Amino acid sequence: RPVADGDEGPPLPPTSSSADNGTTSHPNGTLQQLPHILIIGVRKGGTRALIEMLSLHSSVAAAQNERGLPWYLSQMPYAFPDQLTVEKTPAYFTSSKVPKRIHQMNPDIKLLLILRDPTERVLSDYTQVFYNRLQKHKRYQPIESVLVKDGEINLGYKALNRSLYYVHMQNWLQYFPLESIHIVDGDELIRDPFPEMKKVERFLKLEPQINASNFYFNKTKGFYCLRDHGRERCLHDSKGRAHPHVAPAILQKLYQFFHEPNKKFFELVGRTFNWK
Ligand SMILES: Nc1ncnc2c1ncn2[C@@H]1O[C@H](COP(=O)(O)OS(=O)(=O)O)[C@@H](OP(=O)(O)O)[C@H]1O
Repeated sequence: RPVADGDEGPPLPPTSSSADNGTTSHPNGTLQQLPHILIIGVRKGGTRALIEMLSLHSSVAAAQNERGLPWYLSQMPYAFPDQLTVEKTPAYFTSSKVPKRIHQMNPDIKLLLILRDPTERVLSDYTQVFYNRLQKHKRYQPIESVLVKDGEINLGYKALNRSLYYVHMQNWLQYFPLESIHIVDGDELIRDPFPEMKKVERFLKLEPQINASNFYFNKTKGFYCLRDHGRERCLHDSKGRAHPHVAPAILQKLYQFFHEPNKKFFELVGRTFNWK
């Protein structure tokens, strides 16, 4: 069953890679290897854009399908021995059990985390669920009735929790040092992907290969698209959807709601972001 981005639950990586060396080989000299790099989220942060842009690099082999554990290794792409394998699972970041499991699999793994303005992420999350429901001909509540309960921000709305970045980051920092986690600014990746991708390249110690000419702004799509060996492609229509209108007073409440959690996150990672 094909699964749309962002709909998968959090599959867990295997408990241990000690039984073998974590590779399966193919006659053409390529291997299926456990990932060297993981994009752990956040859901709706821009994980698809990130993995597609990273795939522009010849030293990176990206897993196309992020589901399917426990046959985790079989999901990995065949990669040349000198290639780095990257996988993305947006739900990892907010799942409390995952950091330990990934650490058991590979304590030296490089983690990429792409975040965007927490309020914007909530609207994107709502939009994703809205379209899923629409497809299944199910009803869905208007955004404002999900966001607000008795005149206050509805703390029971799960999407809010996923935007409390410091809560989830604390779990990861129990297992991985900050140096193992590179945070990609998802708002910047939308605005101007090239500088963000250069930073990713540097973090991964890849030889500089990704170029400004790999990106062009597509006015119809309203987003940057990719140019790879002369071939141009944009992300799927489900990426870059319009978000619902929310009354300014409610939006303001949401921004306020995230103010303290954002501050805690900035302190945790020693860096600030331009979130409202
Ligand atoms: N270049 C480019 N083209 C299209 N879309 C882009 C791009 N860069 C980042 N984005 C943003 O990526 C958002 C989707 O995030 P994810 O891929 O992480 O979603 S998912 O969790 O895997 O479903 C998606 O969210 P929405 O705008 O809400 O659709 C986009 O804003």
